[in-house]
Amino acid sequence: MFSSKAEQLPGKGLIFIGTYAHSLEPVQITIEKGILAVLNGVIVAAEKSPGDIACIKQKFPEVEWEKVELQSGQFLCPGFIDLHVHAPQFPNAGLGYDMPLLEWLQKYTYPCEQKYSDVNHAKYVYKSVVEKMLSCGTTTACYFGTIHRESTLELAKAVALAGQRAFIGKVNMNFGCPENYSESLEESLEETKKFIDGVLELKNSLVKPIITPRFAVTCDSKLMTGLSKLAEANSLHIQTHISENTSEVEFVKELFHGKNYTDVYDQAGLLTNRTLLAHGIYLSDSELELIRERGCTVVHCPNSNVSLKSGICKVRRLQKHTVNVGLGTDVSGGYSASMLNCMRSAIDASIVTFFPDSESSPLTYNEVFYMATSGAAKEEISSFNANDSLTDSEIIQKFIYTGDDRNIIAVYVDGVQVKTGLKSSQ
Ligand SMILES: O=c1[nH]c(=O)c2nc[nH]c2[nH]1
Repeated sequence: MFSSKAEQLPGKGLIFIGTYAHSLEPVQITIEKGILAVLNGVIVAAEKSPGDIACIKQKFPEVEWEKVELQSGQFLCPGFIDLHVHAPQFPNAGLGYDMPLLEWLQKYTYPCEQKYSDVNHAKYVYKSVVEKMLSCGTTTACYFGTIHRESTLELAKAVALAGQRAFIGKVNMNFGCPENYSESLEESLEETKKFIDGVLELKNSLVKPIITPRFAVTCDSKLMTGLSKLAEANSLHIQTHISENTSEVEFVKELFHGKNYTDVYDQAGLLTNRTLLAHGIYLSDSELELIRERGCTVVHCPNSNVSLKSGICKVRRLQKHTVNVGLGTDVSGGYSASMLNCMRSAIDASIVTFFPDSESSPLTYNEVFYMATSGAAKEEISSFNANDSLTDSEIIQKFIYTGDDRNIIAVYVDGVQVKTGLKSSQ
């Protein structure tokens, strides 16, 4: 659909004419036959009627505009945001679901991640990880790397080169892990400082470091406290795992003298309004209250929760506590890097919890669309094809339930095209 003719040139603007979907509110997708104007990488106008083109031309008289008419059944929507994904684990996607979390980590995951002590292995894998993510329409991702600074910097470079927006975390873990995949307290903090500098040296406003203590099972209190100080000193986001599996929750209690998971993180200073907590299946009411008070976001990873047989997160319960909730693919706990699949899994999981607890209604496609696109995606657009005999609203719904990532044929970050030509129906 977007031929080279339609690619944005300096000094030129693009006006897309057709249907676009956006989700500035959780329960509503607004769909309009309208126009979207992109200038120098930024959406400068989103209007309701092609008649408004004259106003845009008047507002930007010096700009030469090129019109791109969407065909029947095509529409624009924000790029997807994957709030929790392990880049080094992509080679393991779909493997090893015969074990629960703690055993799965030891048998499959740590050995897979240990291989990234080889920077060449990292370069090779991370290039295709980023390509895969963009091909799924994921324009923003929060990536876990490994404990290896240089290899994780390669992930940041691959992301920067492809034009994706991302938060990149060098993983920290200093106990309870294999000898060949562990670091000392001092090493972990020093390497993280160097990692932050390394990412900042890329001078790419779309790529940021994120503080990444793996979880309370593999980080001691000193490490977690040191990391929270680093986050504060550098105004950084934090990502970690919480309350994913019942054995893990019990183990954390044992390790930290009876404290619950949330208190362990809170006492280390890790709970801030820039903290992403993956999973959160077994949080108590008081833990949820504290998480809400601190302003953290819980990342729901439904595909992973089912694959690893961890349990099912009751998103409605989190919402009742007014905890902010986003979505993550969690590859390779989850087997699919697709946010479309993640949205479907979120709906399925919610329907499953609805049966024994039918007071609350299951999540709707509008709600999961919002969760997968909210926040920073306002200026990103992606496009795809759909069945043209349906109404606009039905097209979006059908895309979420049955759409195929291979239909995503152009991905934009801040209006700049970063990937095209995957498939076109023409
Ligand atoms: O799904 C998960 N994937 C991981 O890599 C991990 N590490 C700690 N806890 C985890 N959960």
